Order: sequence, then structure tokens, then C-alpha cells
Amino acid sequence: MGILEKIAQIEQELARTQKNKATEYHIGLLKGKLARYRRELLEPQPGQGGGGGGQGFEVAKAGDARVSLIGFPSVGKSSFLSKVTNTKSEAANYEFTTLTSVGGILEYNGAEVQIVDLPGIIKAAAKGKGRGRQVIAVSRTSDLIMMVLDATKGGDQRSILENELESMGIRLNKQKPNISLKYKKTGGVKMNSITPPKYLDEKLVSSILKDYKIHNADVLIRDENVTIDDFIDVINEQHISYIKCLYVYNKIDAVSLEECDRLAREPNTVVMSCELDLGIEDLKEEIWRKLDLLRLYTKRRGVEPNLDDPMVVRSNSTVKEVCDAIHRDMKNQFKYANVWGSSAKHSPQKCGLSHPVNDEDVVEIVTK
Ligand SMILES: Nc1nc2c(ncn2[C@@H]2O[C@H](COP(=O)(O)OP(=O)(O)OP(=O)(O)O)[C@@H](O)[C@H]2O)c(=O)[nH]1
Ligand SMILES: [K+]
Ligand SMILES: [Mg+2]
Repeated sequence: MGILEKIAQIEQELARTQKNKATEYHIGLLKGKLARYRRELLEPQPGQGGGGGGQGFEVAKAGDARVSLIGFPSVGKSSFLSKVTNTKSEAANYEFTTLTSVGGILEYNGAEVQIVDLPGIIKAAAKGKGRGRQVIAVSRTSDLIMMVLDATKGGDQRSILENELESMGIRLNKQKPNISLKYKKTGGVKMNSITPPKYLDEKLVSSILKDYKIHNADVLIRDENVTIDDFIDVINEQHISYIKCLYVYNKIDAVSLEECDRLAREPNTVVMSCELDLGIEDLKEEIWRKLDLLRLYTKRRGVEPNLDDPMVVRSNSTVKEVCDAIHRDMKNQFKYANVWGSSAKHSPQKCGLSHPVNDEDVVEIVTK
């Protein structure tokens, strides 16, 4: 039996198994198996090379962060790319106009954000329909997924796409589960927790691990609300990506005000019309907020910083990341940094490599 058939079989069994206390273990094991087969499916086949991205499909990374456009065909992904960047991607009223990935740069707040337009995906994309797997592989490399939806279609487009991404190991707007899993040589499986987890116990944990041929491990659960699915994600850690997602309904020019208002109230959602140029500026701002980037102004001794040309780093960066962004060798020549701005206790504050920087700080690196 091929992997796809095995997956289909487990999915059917899961669908017909009633959820209750008595079937909890059975369901847990089925889910563990399902994740294992899906992982196999994503592993490159002999002779295929790469991680399923496909040769010539992926665009090179550019700019300070990457946003990928995921959606069904003809929702307006290419129209959006052409609108906010200098790159033109063909848009037309037939499906699958775009057949490969096309990158463009959106300049915002002095940062360069790479927007990647992708072919439309369809239901069962994760199982290899159309370009689905290649598209999802690109989305995995992005800092933010912008899910483009068609305001005129409503319905379940959002949940179908979420399921496709989910089954490829992408977790949207979710934190990594607070579970530590340490493999050992002997001693069996031990589960410990701060407060007893509501949905897991040692028997279930060790049965799932056994299916992965893991017989010795320490499991520490730091959050009582973690689920079986969270635990399975931790086992498959290397194949799971936690990525932020912004949902964008396009074509609001073609729906009523009431419908537009209803869509805009969904969580993590904004609405726009590429055709009538509505909501585009708000959307750029929301992308910027979601990317959570910091602008820093570096200066040399005795020279004013250039406030028109910020350096862009990720949130939670320290002076060390600033050094790395300037030059690979900078850390080794580093003596201390002078920092002005909201992260500094006084201006300037003399700081070491571990000092966390804030948006719009001014940083002067003093070298040995
Ligand atoms: N009414 C309306 N039509 C739009 C809007 N934006 C795009 N369209 C139209 O929708 C159609 C599809 O647009 P594309 O940009 O090609 O869509 P896509 O998502 O890139 O499509 P594929 O590459 O085929 O997956 C085109 O005919 C566009 O003119 C909009 O805001 N309102
Ligand atoms: K199209
Ligand atoms: Mg397109």
C-alpha cells in the first residue's frame, strides 16, 4: 500500500471513530501514525532532490523579511504584488495564470519586504495536487503568510487552506508547545509535569512514542493545556514550522457593506480591493506590525546618524545581532556599544553584546 493510501485509511478511521474517553488512546495513536506518514510524504523522494521546493521554482530570498501570498486561484495575489511592488506579475480572469513564484520588494518604513507571489493552490494540494507542495514549501520559508481570500466567495475557503497548510506541518499564529522531550539510552519513558496535563498521560505519551520506535525519553510538560496534537508536533519538531498569518479578503468592491464589515471582524483579518485601491495602505501597516521588525540607526563616532536609512533587524534582537548585520567579523572587534533611545537607561548607555535594542534606537559600535 502506498503512503497516500495509508494516510487516506487513517483519515477514514479517524472520521468514523467517535470521540470519547474510551477512544482517546486509539485516536491519539492514529494521529501519531498520521503525522508519521505525512512526514514521509514530505521527505524528498529518491532522485527528486531538495525539500520538495522543486528546482527553478523558488525565488532567492531578498530584503529584510519575506511575505508569501497563499490562496486559491484568481483571488488577486498577482494583482496585489503588482500593486505594492515594482515587479509586475501577470493577472488575468482565468485560474492558474501564475505558474511559478515571483518576488517583488515592498518598501515600507525604510525596510525592504520581499513579497512572493505564488500559483494558486487547491484542495488536496498537500497530497500533491497541482503545484501545492512546492507552493507550501515556499510559504514555509517566509516570516509571514498572507492568506489571500476572495470576499465574493465566503464559505470555507479559509478553513480549507488552513487544513492544507496544517497537514504540511505549518502552524499558523501558534506558539511552539511548552513541552520538553529528551531522548535517552535507557530508563523507559517518564512523563513529568508542573500541573497534571488535561489531555495527556504517561500511558498515552509512551504509546505514541513507541509507534515512533522511541522507548526511552524524559517528557516534561510545562503547560496543562497541551494536546495530543501538540505532543505529536514536538516529536516531529524538525518538520513543523510556526508562522504568523494575516488573512486578507480581496475584491470587497464586489460585496455589500454588511458582508465587508462581517469579514473584517474575523480574527487577524483585513479587507481590500486591489481594483479600487481600497485598504491597501492599512494592509501595508498591518504587514509591518505582524513582521515585528525594528529600525535602528547606526552612527560613527562624532557623526550624526542618517535617519533616512535605518538598518532593519528582527524583534528581540540584541547588540550582537546588530553587529552581525553590519559585518560577519564585527563581534570579534567589538569593545562596547553606545545606545541612544528607548532601550537605553540614560543617553547614551554603554552596552555589551547582550543588550536588547528597541525600535528607532541609535547604536554606535566602538571597536578594539
Ligand atoms: N472585482 C475585483 N476583481 C479583482 C480585484 N483584484 C483582482 N481582481 C481580478 O481577479 C482576477 C484574478 O486576479 P489575479 O491577480 O490574476 O489572481 P491570482 O490570485 O494571482 O490568480 P492565479 O495566479 O491564477 O492563481 C483578475 O481578473 C483581476 O482583475 C479586486 O479587488 N476586485
Ligand atoms: K488569475
Ligand atoms: Mg497569479
